[in-house]
Amino acid sequence: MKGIKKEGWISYKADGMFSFLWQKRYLILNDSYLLFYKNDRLNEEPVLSVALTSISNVSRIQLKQNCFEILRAADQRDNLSAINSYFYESNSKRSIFVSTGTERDLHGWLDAIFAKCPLLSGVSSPTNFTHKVHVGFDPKMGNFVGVPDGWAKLLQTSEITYDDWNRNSKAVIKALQFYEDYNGLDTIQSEKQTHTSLGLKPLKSPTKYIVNKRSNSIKRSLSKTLRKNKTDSILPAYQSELKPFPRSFENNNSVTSIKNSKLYDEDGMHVSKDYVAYLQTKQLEKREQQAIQQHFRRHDSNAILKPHRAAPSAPIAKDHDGGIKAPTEDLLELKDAGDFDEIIMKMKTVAIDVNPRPYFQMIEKAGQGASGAVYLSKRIKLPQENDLRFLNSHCHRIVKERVAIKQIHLSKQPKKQLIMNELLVMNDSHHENIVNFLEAYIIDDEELWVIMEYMEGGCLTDILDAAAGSNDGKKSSALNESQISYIVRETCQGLKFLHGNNIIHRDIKSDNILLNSRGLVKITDFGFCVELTEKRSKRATMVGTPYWMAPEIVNQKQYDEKVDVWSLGIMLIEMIEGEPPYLNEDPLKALYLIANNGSPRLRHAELVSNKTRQFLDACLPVKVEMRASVRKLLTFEFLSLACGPEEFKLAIKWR
Ligand SMILES: Nc1ncnc2c1ncn2[C@@H]1O[C@H](COP(=O)(O)OP(=O)(O)OP(=O)(O)O)[C@@H](O)[C@H]1O
Repeated sequence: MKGIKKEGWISYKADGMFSFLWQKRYLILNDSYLLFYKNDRLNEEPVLSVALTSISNVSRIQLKQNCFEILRAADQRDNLSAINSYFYESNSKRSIFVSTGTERDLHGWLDAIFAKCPLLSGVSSPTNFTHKVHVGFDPKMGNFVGVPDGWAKLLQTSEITYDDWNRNSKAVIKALQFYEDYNGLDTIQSEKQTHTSLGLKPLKSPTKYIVNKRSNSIKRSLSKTLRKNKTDSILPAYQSELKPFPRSFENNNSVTSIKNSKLYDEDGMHVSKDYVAYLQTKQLEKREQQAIQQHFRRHDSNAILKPHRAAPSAPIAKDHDGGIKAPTEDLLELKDAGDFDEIIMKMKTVAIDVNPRPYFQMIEKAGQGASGAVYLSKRIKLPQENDLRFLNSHCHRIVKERVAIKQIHLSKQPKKQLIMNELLVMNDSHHENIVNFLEAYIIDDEELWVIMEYMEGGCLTDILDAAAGSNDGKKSSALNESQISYIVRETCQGLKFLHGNNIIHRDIKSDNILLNSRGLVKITDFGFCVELTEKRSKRATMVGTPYWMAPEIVNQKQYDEKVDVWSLGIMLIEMIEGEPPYLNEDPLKALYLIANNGSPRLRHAELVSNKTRQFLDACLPVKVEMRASVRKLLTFEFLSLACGPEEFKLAIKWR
């Protein structure tokens, strides 16, 4: 039999005529039904089949040891004897009682049934007594019910449908959790105790997320804004506190304590396994943040960021052909967050503490980032002799060279540690496919100037946008296959370098690929980089930009350097089709689709060569162990299609 989710022997009785009789049955859960068979040979019709859509509640009950009750709506299709018809007359709900051999088995059944029943939350697996949290859909009202108000509002304004919920309610929940975290929303905490359904006025979507209602170019620029806003909206874990359990769930269940890592509601009952995981992730992220700040205090000028967190039962990454190194140090003790002065002090281990204005002449603004503006400048003087010791010996500096200067007002930055992160990674990462960091200055402990090589071609997104704009809104690639192959190869080389140094970039996308007038392609934006060690070869922090995000990040699982490979695959689709998958969807729906849909596909796969398709297929398996490492990708035939920098240089328009 196909689609079996769980099966095994149980005892059961239904209410009705023979309600005193416990009968041994072989129970099967598939995608649509709970089927009760007389034996495990399944050679007869089931004695009872219960449509999962009819199940309105499942709860543990003290009727018998290891027992739960399934409450389902009466179904006209039920074959009722006259006696049983009489029995059920006044009751539109029916109960089935199931008793399992062991406590463990009971939990297994509860989890499996909750995961599959559309009228149940999919998020809850009660382990003791009565399960009180229901999330479902009211077909009459056309609304989701039983969800926290904040989620209700988000669902209302999103394009997530009942069908989506029915298909994979877990993915919807994951998307909601992720969306909230990503935006630093606190819908759950801010809610009142009253339970409401989704019959609410639509919440005004956050401006940065109105990406689905616009024309392609506006959409893209808005999505760019969204991407640019990431330092405001991402890494909420770095600032968020542990949130209480949603207080507006039905029956006003609220979690009041965390005892022995298990969640209890006010009655001391266990609730929602997913929420336990969710809140534990929150705690871990908070600890990670503390660890990062602790690290800054200890940081010496030659080290790169080493966030330290005890990853939850971190498995060792199996595919380590990307050159993950041996562990570098043990977990640091976790202490309180460092303050502004400490961050400045640490920045000064990398940046020169002098006013650099006399050394540079500003020419024009080259771009605007979330943390500050980037200027094209000319070096007109070298720093003083005694400051030269701070200058990285990798870089040769000459008067009259053109440089990019990123000016950051530190006091205005909500996420100074990200800037620090970027500085440290750039200082240590010198490679021809990484934007070259030259030096940095701190002015009056207020302003940070990061001096980089100037990439006059701007970012890859601009090239893709220019093509979209010049083609009457029709999406087509600005680049031919050999140019795309070239960009991918260069990006892979940069990633190989980073991964070989245990660094995950975590935000690979066209915005973070810069081009120069020699046709060179380089990775930039290291704010979200993180270092892996063998002990912590998988991480669980949520970073990146939604549309490029790997499913394991959206699903809040542990992850490793392969998230960059996924993002590279999405960037490849972006280059072929002009935009990443799901850009037309609202972000919440996009997150749901990433979590649920598996590998995204090209809209017109027939338009690209087999080599390109093979490469893409290697980048985008949902199963991480099936996804190629960057080292492996570099052997793919697709990269042999690459043109040279000269040809590439001629093909792209310079600003
Ligand atoms: N080295 C460079 N050479 C030329 N232009 C650059 C350089 N670095 C950045 N830019 C331009 O400046 C824009 C903003 O860059 P920045 O790195 O600040 O962006 P961001 O990643 O969105 O911001 P942030 O790092 O503050 O989050 C880029 O989109 C790019 O066009």
